[in-house]
This record gives sequence, structure tokens and C-alpha cells, in this order.
Amino acid sequence: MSSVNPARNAAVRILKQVLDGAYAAPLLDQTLAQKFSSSDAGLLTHLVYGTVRHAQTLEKALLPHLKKKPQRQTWVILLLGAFEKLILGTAQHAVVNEYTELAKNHGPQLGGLVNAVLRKVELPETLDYSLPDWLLKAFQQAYPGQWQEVVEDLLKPSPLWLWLSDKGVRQLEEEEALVERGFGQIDKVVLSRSLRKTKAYQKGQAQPINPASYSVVEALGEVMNKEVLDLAGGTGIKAAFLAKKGARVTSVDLDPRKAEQGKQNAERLGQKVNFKTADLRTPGDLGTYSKVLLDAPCTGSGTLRTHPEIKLRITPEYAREMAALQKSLLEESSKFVASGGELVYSVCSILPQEAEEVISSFLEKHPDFEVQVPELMVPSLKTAQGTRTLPINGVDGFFVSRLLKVK
Ligand SMILES: C[S@@+](CC[C@H](N)C(=O)[O-])C[C@H]1O[C@@H](n2cnc3c(N)ncnc32)[C@H](O)[C@@H]1O
Repeated sequence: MSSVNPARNAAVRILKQVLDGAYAAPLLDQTLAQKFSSSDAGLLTHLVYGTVRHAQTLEKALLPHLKKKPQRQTWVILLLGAFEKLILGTAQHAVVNEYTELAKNHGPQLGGLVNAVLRKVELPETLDYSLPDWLLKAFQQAYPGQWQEVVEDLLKPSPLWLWLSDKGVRQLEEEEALVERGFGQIDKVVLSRSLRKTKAYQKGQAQPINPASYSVVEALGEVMNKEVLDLAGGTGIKAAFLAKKGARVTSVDLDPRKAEQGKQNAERLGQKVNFKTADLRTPGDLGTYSKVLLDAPCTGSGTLRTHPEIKLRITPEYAREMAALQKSLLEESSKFVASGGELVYSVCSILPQEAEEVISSFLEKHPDFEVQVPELMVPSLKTAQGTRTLPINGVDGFFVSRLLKVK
């Protein structure tokens, strides 16, 4: 039987699946629902996300010590061990012992290899922010004055951002959470247990959302008693907030499972949202609305702190495919805007081709719309086509534009 810390054991299993294409968050949720002490739960989360965040740097550090890249299980053990030694600064003897033991459980000969490599591995002299070159250039282009601060910040753990009602703040503090003021109603919270197990969450007084994502809801302005169409609404998080602000909301997404989850979540938050399932490339007639939101599917390049696995998969080709989809969804969405109404376009991406270029191409074909650059509640930069949030201090990188139908 292995004497290895259960967090390290579980990290190997989860990281292997993440490298095979899975998302880390649901795997961590499932694993943490089992019995883990709060310190092991913290270590497991940190090991998985931290190793993925620094994967490119760790690979550069490890490869010179290997004849070839080993099979997946051993590679994952080496990545985790290198992360603990080089980035977390765990004592070398502890790292070498723990990961050698782990490797031995998967094959006696693997212990020797892991032991030798983890003893020798050093940080490369030139640090590359663990981003592919083309993506680093995109950050430099999107944030010319602040790119270095941005890409360094993306390597840090993500804070827990929560929308909290006043009762939710009191309830969470009673449950021994530390609640720090963030932006507007979105607070930064330190919790030593799973959010879902708190009374504040169960009573609908708390909802996880990044401040940049919440600023999209605010970009729709006053919605009290208005009919709002929420397109590509996913599990209806923004829809639920719009309903909270007094809107009657119809939320449409391609995936029927998201509508199911959305209904349950809106109910927990005490809100009613009308969920529909449709492909927005061919949506049919959804009616006309004074406020329409298109929170378009995107590469997620603005959420690398929360979803670092995106860095392992994103390619320029995928960004081009997404930009083509966004252009076609924006075109379709514009058909549902009433005269004098507004269409808010948002993406959680920092790539200009998913942001400014989508708006420019739309405006070329649509003299009936004009752009209004929104003021957002988080630190942002304005461009001619919209506002980009500045992804530092735990805030995600979003692009938000408001299009007014003038005729
Ligand atoms: C950025 S997410 C939406 C997040 C959501 N607005 C929220 O606040 O939780 C984009 C969504 O677009 C949906 N989607 C992708 N392609 C679509 C299509 N062709 N028609 C409708 N929805 C689509 C995805 O299922 C996904 O839920």
C-alpha cells in the first residue's frame, strides 16, 4: 500500500485526464466530494492548476534530463514533482521521496527514473511565462502597456469571486469565510471548505462569477421590467442576474443539458428564466427585444488563470474558427433587436480577432447599428469598438461592446 499523500495520488490521476483533454474543474469537484482534509483539498487543487499553469516551463526544465518524453503516467509524475520543487519550493528530499514512491506504485523501474530526474531538474534560465509564442504576442498586442504584468499575473492562483447578497455576506462570515470587498457586489472570498456545502450557497445567497463576467450584465444597463434575450446563455448565470435586476429573460443555448442546469440554478437563486434550446446559426424567429445579449462561444483566452488547460489546446486555427462562428452568431443575433434597442456582444477572450475585428466586420455591413463603448466596473481599456477588461489581480480578460440599433 502506498504511503504517499492522497492529494498527490489524486493529482496524478486528474492531471493525466486533463492532458488527455478533460477540464480540471469537474474532475476536482468529483474528487473533493470524497473525504479529503481541507489541507489536502487545498494541496490537490494547487498541484493540478499550478502544474497546468506552468506546464510549458516545466516541460523545458525536464526534457534535457530525458532521452525521450516518457509515457503519460511517468510524464505526469515528473511534471507534478518539478512543479513542487521548482515553483512551490517544497524541500527537494520530500519531493524526490514522495514522487519516487508514487512512480514505484506504477512500475518498480519507474522509481529510479523519477528519482534521478527530480534530483537534477532546474528552472530554465529564460522564463517564457508558460505561453505559446503566438499567444504571448496576442497579449502584447491587446495590452501594449501592461502585458508583462498581465502574463505574470496569469500564473497566480485564481481567487474565489462570489456575488453575495447582504444576507450571504453575513451567512458566509458566520461560516468562517473571509469576505473581502471586490468590485460592486462581487467579493473576493477565502473559504476553507467547498462552496456548495455552505448554507449561503444552498440558500441562493452566493453565486460564483468573475467580476469581468458580471460587468457584462451591467453593460446592459437598466433592465427593470424589460424583455431581455440572452443568447448563448449557457447555464444562465448572466440570465439569472438579469432576472434579479427585474428583467423578463429568455435564455437560448445549443446544449439542452445547460438549460436543465440553468433551471435548477435560477431556482436556487429564487429567479425565473425562460430557457430555450436552439442553434443560433439557424435560430428561427425568436421575436424582437429592446435588449439582447450575445455572450458568444470563444477560445476562452481571457480565462487562462481559471482554466489554464486552455493554454495546452488553443491554436491560431481554433481562434480563426471561433471568429467565423462569432461573426455568424452576431449577424443572426442582430435580427432580434428592436428599433432603438441594443445588442451587447461579449467574449471571454483577449484575441482581437474574436473582439474588435468581429465588431468592425459587423459594422461594415450594418449602417443601421452604431457602437457605444461601455463603461465597466473593473479596470479596463477602451478601443474604438468596445472595452477590454484588464486581466490582473484575478479579473478575467473580457471584451464587451454595445451596439445600438439606430434605424
Ligand atoms: C461563453 S458561453 C456562455 C456563458 C453564459 N452566457 C453564462 O453567463 O453562463 C457560450 C455558450 O455558447 C453555446 N453555443 C455554442 N455554439 C452555439 C450555437 N451554435 N448556438 C447556440 N449556442 C451555442 C455553448 O453551449 C456555451 O454555453
